[in-house]
Amino acid sequence: MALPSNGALVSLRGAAIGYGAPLLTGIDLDVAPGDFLAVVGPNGGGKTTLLRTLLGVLPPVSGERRQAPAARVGYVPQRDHVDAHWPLTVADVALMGRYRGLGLGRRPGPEDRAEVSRALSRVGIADLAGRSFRTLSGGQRQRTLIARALAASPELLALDEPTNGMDPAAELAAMDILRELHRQGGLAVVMVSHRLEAVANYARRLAFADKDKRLWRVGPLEEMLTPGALSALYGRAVTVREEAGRRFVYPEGGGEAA
Ligand SMILES: Nc1ncnc2c1ncn2[C@@H]1O[C@H](COP(=O)(O)OP(=O)(O)OP(=O)(O)O)[C@@H](O)[C@H]1O
Repeated sequence: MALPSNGALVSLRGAAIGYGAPLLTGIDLDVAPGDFLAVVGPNGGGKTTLLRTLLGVLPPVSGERRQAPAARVGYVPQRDHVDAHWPLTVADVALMGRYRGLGLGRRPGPEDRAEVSRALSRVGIADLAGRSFRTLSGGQRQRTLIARALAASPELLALDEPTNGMDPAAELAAMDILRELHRQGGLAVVMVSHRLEAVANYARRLAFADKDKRLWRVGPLEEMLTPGALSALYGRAVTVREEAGRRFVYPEGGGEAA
């Protein structure tokens, strides 16, 4: 595997992504330390495929993927894809984040448990450590899965639809946690979401992925939240309004954009 030459944690160069046949082509993407990138687009647009390719789970159809040798990546899967039938506590689930570092046959020690406690505190659920995972609400489960990823002390946190199915208050709370982790820990965050509105106030960079429109574009938030860029994504005119420090995104003619 080639190494990034520009200080990036992970990069794609001239990549086509997909499963045999390419879904999206011409992808150049660098994720640097401290980045906060949100990949948005419609359902089935290729966001998860992009994330899996970036993380090295899925090889690019063509082009190159590069990763810095020491870069540790924490992955938070879609909450609904995690089996909630395990008879495990919140701390047990978070401890799984230490397994790769533990290796085969070594039992978790005090340092591993301390790292788990720290991860649970960072996402505000230290009080739930002994609770059964399967009795948690969706938002609490999401925090547990973020803690599991944090327990591995990653430089890059990659999340797939972290606010899916959450009510607006839980969605804001989850995004606030990601912002705090990004600000305090200098953690690079890459998340995919089909809700532009949810990430427009948090990400520093945005990427649009829509295989049906053959659209891949990545840039700074200010460049991407423009009527021109957004109308290409949604296929209609879009207004961006800022009120009391918050951004709102509307398709012209009414309704919510994303
Ligand atoms: N393992 C797979 N093999 C073949 N095709 C796949 C596989 N996984 C996904 N696809 C297809 O690839 C396309 C993109 O899927 P992907 O999951 O990347 O989209 P997405 O933007 O993340 O969607 P969503 O918002 O619904 O999660 C879809 O047409 C999907 O059916």
